[in-house]
Formats: sequence, structure tokens, C-alpha cells
Amino acid sequence: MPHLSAPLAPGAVPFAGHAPALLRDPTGWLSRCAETGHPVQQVRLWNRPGVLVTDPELAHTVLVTRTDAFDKDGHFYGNARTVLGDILGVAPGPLNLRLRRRLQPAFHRTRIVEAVPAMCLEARRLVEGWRAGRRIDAMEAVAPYVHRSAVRTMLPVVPTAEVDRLAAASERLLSSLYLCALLPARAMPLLERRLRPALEALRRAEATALPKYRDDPRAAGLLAALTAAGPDDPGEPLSAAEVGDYFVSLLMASGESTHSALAWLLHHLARHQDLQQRIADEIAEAAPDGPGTHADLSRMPFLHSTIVETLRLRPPTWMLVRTAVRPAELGGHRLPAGTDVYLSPHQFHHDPAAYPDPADFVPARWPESGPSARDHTYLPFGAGPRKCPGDHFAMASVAVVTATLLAKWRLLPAGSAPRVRFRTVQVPVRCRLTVRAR
Ligand code: HEM
Repeated sequence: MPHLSAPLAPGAVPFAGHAPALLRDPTGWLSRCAETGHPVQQVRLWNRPGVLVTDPELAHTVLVTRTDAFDKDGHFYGNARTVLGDILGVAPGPLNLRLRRRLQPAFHRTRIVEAVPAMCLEARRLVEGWRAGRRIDAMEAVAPYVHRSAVRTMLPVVPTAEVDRLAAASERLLSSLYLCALLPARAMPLLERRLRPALEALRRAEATALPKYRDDPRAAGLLAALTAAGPDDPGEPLSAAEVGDYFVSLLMASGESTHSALAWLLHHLARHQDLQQRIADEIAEAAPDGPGTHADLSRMPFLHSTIVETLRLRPPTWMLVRTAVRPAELGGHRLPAGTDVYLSPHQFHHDPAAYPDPADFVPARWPESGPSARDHTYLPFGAGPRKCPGDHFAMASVAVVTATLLAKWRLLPAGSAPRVRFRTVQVPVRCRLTVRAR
């Protein structure tokens, strides 16, 4: 095993290293590591050597300034590439750079503004199905919105009957992706065979949609931007297979994280009736029947702060992982090539020096303009060249459904606090709420 000079993080046991501590109580373990005061600590998950970085400035070095040395590589990303192919979210740096450059027009502000009415339609469809007095589970209740609105905003030319089938395929892939972290590489061809029907359904949808886009260059939808010529290949539109890969990447990257953020937000609002009422008043003033356009959302600054605070307290992507692809130095420690580097947005977001009373839900801690890009302690969307390209899209999607819901319904807690399940994202389990007419 390569030699690592950093001090050992607390909680290691023989053979499995820190894996049991990380599986049993990840956030408790992260706080114990932060309390040691060591900015770089040695971590071992089974036989894989790694380091945990607890200093936000060093995390910035890994994610932003030294991307030549730290890349998405190692066990999880290697396995994910076997299953999904070299798609955007898992591709190594140089290929990712090319894929992202091509994606840029899809996330231009005008595309997000255009996508909001489709989100609003799906949000209304969801909320109209609810009844007063009904008890819901936050994750289950919002799942149809999350998956349908993702398909609809990316590929609006897909027929309505097809949306639910594609949403189910996307849900199926998402619920199995964490197996790439747990299973050995030799199990990946088997996992790939199990998931192939869902993957092919998504790729086929794009192939069917593409000719419709080519017939109508003004067609809406995020992926429509990709069917036009891009800066890399002037005059050379992408093939159906390439656009299909983007569709799969975006559905994979957006689904679970948006789903979890939304469920956590509903949980916090149910437990803070004063904040819920303040948002309901804001909505009543800005868009009494619920939002219909992006302009409506911009008149709801307190709802925005509430989402920002939810992502601080419960960042869906609670751990980011990179691997040293060459020998590197970090915080005065030598890292041999192949060392995994773990950085936890959850841990940074709970640092009392940056966020007083970090366990409290306090949207008012944020200025109306939201967090500053210079703040290296706030990382719900990551940072650097791999930062989430869908951040504004996600903020709009969560705001749309929350505002539509609160325009009509009041949420109350129904039962004890949810348990947290930590996989690639952290989700609330058994988050029970009661719906009452407003
Ligand atoms: C609240 C919702 C969301 C959260 C918290 C979130 C968070 C993140 C984070 C932390 C990363 C960086 C991962 C890393 O550096 O290892 C990421 C990457 C990514 N996200 Fe999001 N995301 C959200 C929604 C979305 C949406 C709606 C889309 C697309 C429509 C999207 C597309 C992507 C893609 C494609 C990547 C991979 C980027 C790359 O590797 O270059 N995300 N997201």
C-alpha cells in the first residue's frame, strides 16, 4: 500500500478501516474527524487508501485549482463508467471538458426561463391529486413531479403517454446506481445487463425525438440546444446516440438530488409553521394561484433563501470524491497516485465558525442575493469545472413545486423526525406529513 504521511482519522478498525464508521453514522464520524483539527486525515475504506479533507480552502484546491492532479477516477467512477459508459457526470476530466462545453447552451438562462411553464404544469398536476387530511411520505409524494418534470423539460416533444414510462426507467437506474460504490468491478457487467433495458428506453426516446427537433429548429426543451451546432464542431450537430447520452447523464444527475432537496424542504417547512406562513404570504402576493412563469419566482426571495438554507443543512450530495491521478501534495502531505480524496459539503456546512448554530434551520441567515461564489464553505452544487451545471435549473424546479403546493395546502408534521439514509445522496426516510387546506 502506498505510504501516506497524514495522521489517521479516528474510528478505524482492523481490515475494514473506516468503512463501518462511515456506514453506521457518517455525519457523527465527520464531526469527530473535524474536531481533531487536522485538515488532511488518512482514511481507509477496506483496502483503498484515501484522505479526508476537512479544510474548505484545501477542498477548493482539489475541486478548482488542481484539477490536473485530482479527477473523477477510482472505484465508484470506474464502475459507473462500465455501467453507463463515458457519459458527462462520470467521464474523466479532458473528455468531460469537451462534453460540458457542448452542453453550455442547454443551461443558458433563456432555456431555464422557457422550462418553468412545463415545471408549473407538472407541479399543478401533482398538487391537484392531493386531498385535505391526507397523510403523505415526502419522498414518495413528490417523486412523480421530479421524474416527469425532468423528462418534460428536457424533451418536451415526447408524447405524454411516454413520459411516465421514461420517468420509471430513470427512477430504476437511479435506485441502483449506488451499487457502483458497494460492489466490486467484476460485478459491473452483471449490473449493466440488469439496467440495460432502462438505459436503452431512455436512449431510444432521444433517437425518436431528434428528427422532430431537426424539423423544427425553434423547438423548446433543454436538449433542443444540443441538436444545433456547438462551439466544438461548427456546423456539425450531435448524433442521436450522443444526445441520448446527454439525456441519460442529466436524468441521472438531476433526479435523486432534486428529489432529496425537495423532500427535506417540505420536512423543514412542516416543522416551522411560522416560516411556512411567511412563504405562503409571499406567494399570495407574487402569484396567488401559484407560479406560472420564471418572473413569478423572482418575486419570492424568502422562498429562495429557504431553499438555500435547506441545501446547507441537508446537502443531497453529502460527500464528493476525487482521486489523485498523479503524485500530488495537499496541505503539506504527499499523496501517491491512486489516493482517493473525500470532501464533505455536509461537514463544511456544519462548521460553527462559518454558520453559527449550524444545526438550526435559519433561512434569514442568508442575504437576499444568496451565498457568494467566493464562499468556499457552501458547496451544495460542488465547485470548479465539475460544478453542477443544473444549479439554476434545480433551484427553479424546487421553487416551482413548493410555491404551487403552498398556494393551496398547509403541511404539518405527522410523526417523529425522519431517519436519514446516506447513499450517493442523503434522503429522509419515513418523512410523514399531513396535508391541510390553506
Ligand atoms: C438540488 C438539486 C441538485 C443538487 C444538490 C446537485 C448537486 C450536484 C453536485 C454536488 C455536483 C458535483 C459532483 C462532484 O463534483 O463530484 C453535481 C454535478 C452534476 N449535476 Fe447536479 N445537482 C442538482 C440538480 C441537478 C440538475 C437539475 C441537473 C440537470 C438538469 C444536474 C446535472 C448535473 C450534472 C450533469 C453533473 C455532473 C457535472 C460534471 O461532472 O461535469 N444537477 N450536481
